[in-house]
Amino acid sequence: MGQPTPPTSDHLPISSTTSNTMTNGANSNLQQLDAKHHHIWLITGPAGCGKSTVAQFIAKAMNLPYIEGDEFHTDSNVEKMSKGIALTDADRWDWLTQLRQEALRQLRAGSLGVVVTCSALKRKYRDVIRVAPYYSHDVLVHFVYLHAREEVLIARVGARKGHFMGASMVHSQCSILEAPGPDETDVISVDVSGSLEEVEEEALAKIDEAVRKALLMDS
Ligand SMILES: Nc1ncnc2c1ncn2[C@@H]1O[C@H](COP(=O)(O)OP(=O)(O)OP(=O)(O)O)[C@@H](O)[C@H]1O
Ligand SMILES: O=C(O)[C@H](O)[C@@H](O)[C@H](O)[C@H](O)CO
Repeated sequence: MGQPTPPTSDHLPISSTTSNTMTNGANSNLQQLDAKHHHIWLITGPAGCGKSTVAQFIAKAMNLPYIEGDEFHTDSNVEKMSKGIALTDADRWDWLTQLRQEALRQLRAGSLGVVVTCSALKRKYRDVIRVAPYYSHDVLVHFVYLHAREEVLIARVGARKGHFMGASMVHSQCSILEAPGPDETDVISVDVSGSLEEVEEEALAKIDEAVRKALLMDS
């Protein structure tokens, strides 16, 4: 929360929930399989779709650092969202750039991949992140798009405790959401209406598939 960490800082704002312990031995070498690329895994979707929950699981399963998008907002953005006021494109612009820079910084620091939570509600927001390979040519950007009916998300945010984002924000986010189109081939879609276990399993399986595809790409 608060001011974003400047990209030049030595401080790594990796969530303390990220651990080197694998949850599943079969997945422990998933990212390491592909030594040719660095991967940025954006966990996306509107408020309440489970970005933070799923991202922490993926980061742990793949032994990758995790960047919590919420921690990169300015105080004024957080204040707006706490009051139920939707952010504008202008409010999100620097935030998106900061997330892209931070993800690249983590890769430069030696990680083969990084998991980032970011709503990425509009195509032009996703395009901001898609610029990453311009800076490092071996970077592959993937969006894991978590989706469910608005009612499901409202219920989940309503039941969640201790978060600045209220249930009213779900509607405003769903109303500006531009669901990824079929031409956005870097998107993995996961229906999150089911149990958390099902969602996590499906997300990880689809990520596995994307890593394997990336391996074949240049071979
Ligand atoms: N598949 C699921 N089934 C049931 N509950 C879930 C599921 N996924 C997430 N949750 C719960 O829903 C709530 C919202 O999840 P989470 O905070 O991860 O969403 P988010 O997308 O990061 O939200 P925000 O954009 O507001 O930060 C949490 O209380 C979480 O435990
Ligand atoms: O308005 C938005 O674009 C979202 O609410 C973001 O502000 C969230 O902070 C982020 O997606 C958390 O991961």
